[in-house]
Amino acid sequence: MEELIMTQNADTILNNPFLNKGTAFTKAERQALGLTGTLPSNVQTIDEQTTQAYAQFQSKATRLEKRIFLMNLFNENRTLFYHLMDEHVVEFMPIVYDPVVADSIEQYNEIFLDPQNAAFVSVDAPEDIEATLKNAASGRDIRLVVVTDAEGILGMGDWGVNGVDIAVGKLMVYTAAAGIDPSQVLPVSIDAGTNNQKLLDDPLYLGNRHKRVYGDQYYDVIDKFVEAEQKLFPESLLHWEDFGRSNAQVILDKYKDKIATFNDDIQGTGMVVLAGILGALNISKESIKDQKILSFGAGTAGMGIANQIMDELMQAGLTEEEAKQHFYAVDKQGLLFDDTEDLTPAQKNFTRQRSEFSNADELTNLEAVVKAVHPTVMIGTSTQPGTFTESIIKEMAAHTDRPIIFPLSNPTKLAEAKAEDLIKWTDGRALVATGIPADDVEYKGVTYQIGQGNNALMYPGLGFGLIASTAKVLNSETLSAACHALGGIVDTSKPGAAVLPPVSKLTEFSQTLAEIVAQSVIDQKLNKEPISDAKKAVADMKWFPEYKTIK
Ligand SMILES: NC(=O)c1ccc[n+]([C@@H]2O[C@H](COP(=O)([O-])OP(=O)(O)OC[C@H]3O[C@@H](n4cnc5c(N)ncnc54)[C@H](O)[C@@H]3O)[C@@H](O)[C@H]2O)c1
Ligand SMILES: O=C(O)C[C@H](O)C(=O)O
Ligand SMILES: [Mn+2]
Repeated sequence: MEELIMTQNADTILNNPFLNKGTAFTKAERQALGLTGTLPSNVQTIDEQTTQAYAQFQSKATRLEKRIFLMNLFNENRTLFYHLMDEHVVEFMPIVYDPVVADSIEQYNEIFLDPQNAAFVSVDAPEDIEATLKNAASGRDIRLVVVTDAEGILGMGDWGVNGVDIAVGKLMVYTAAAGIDPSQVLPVSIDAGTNNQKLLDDPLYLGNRHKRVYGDQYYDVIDKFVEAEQKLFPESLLHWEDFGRSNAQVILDKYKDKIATFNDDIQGTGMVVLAGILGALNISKESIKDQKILSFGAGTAGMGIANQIMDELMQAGLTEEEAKQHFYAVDKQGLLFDDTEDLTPAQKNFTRQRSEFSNADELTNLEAVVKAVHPTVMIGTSTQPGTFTESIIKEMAAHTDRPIIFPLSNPTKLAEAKAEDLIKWTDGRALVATGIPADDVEYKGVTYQIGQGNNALMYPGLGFGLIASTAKVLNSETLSAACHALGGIVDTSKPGAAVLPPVSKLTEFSQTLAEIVAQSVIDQKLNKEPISDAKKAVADMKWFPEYKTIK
């Protein structure tokens, strides 16, 4: 058999997405790096490459084809990919991230081309965890890890190893929004098996072909993973994404006081929803202390949101008991009471008493609860499409001037309602945010802008601020500071103003958010390294999608 000898030659450079510049390698670089003659002779600028790549992107007929084109570019040349994305953030966000990322997860086996520099941890080989992370990092200085076990991908349930694409997608948004160096990030899939029978039966499925592992064996793998991750990348932030309801909070509670870490579905979502509510109250000129908050879908996100709002109410001077009186949690069982069966630990903090209602036994569905409670804020994280019906919304809107309504379930096909319907059903009074991007709504001569109530507005700035300030942990004080960071960006005096800033300003406000987060860390002396200037720390860390000289 012939021997393959690996040396630093043209192939290894042109196939390394962190180094590759393609036709932008200069004559001198081509000579120094052994690339002479391996590329067409014309040397292009990154702007010329970007124009060419965008034309190719536009020529693709479907959104999935567009995504595949962008993923190929990402796999070949990270700098060019981000240069292009920088110019088209609003257009690319739904393609590289939610909602089209959902299609690529569903079709991962069929369209698989490249592991995208992710680490694939297997529950069946705990002894390989350290080597797995080390190999995938391949000597890079990792500062940010996004890990998923894919038990709860968006609202689509269990997608096994296919879910790795959400980790890759979240990281793309980090770089595009906040400017983390793409060579300093690592997406991780924890393949704990899958309960998705369709995948188990699919001969093309690429993950472990067995049922999902739970309990001690699972937590042991998580422990080993965290240990290896911290050992290999001691300066890194660990971001948890799309874990199942039974594990997400347990894992967060285990590590949140020990290392720099957060759960995006619990905390990132809590942040964006509180920021959206504060934005809405800015428009309606109401106080958060006068709100009755109904969470429909009291799972990972629903309870993360409730806890973040709870914190805000307590900072506004309410006791914990008083603050709790503002919440109504509704799940499959209907309104959650203290004697409801199968409550999760997170739900137990937000239950009501049957004696509060004359018809408690009838409060088994959203419509009955809305009638009985008259909420002023209604948040959907239920994964149940179309459940915010016209009659429910009209009932809610009959008892409050400016109903705050956030149907947040993703992707598009799972949303509790469409922005356009909510505006119409409430005669333009609803203050709306949706999980995926929504078009402006024209109604009776007013253009309503719809905020994107997606944690992507918050986690890049949050994470980048934590990394830049070398934070030891993330605490509630820093989270709260971050929730208030987006105020003032939207002109609330304009009719139809959005409750959250637009994605077109994502880069701008992610920077502000990062600075506020870093400042909070420094103020509390939670930084590992001696840092005093938050703005400088953020600026120094920021990566720009421009080619650097290769030596
Ligand atoms: N926009 C965002 O930023 C954002 C962030 C996180 C999650 N989400 C979305 O929220 C949804 C939930 O995500 P999660 O991580 O909390 O999942 P989860 O599984 O932890 O929670 C979903 C909850 O909905 C409940 N539910 C299911 N059917 C119901 C019904 N008929 N009536 C009432 N409740 C019902 C479940 O019992 C569960 O408690 C997903 O669609 C996800 O995409 C959006
Ligand atoms: O991924 C998203 O679009 C937001 C959120 O983390 C979700 O799970 O839905
Ligand atoms: Mn998520």
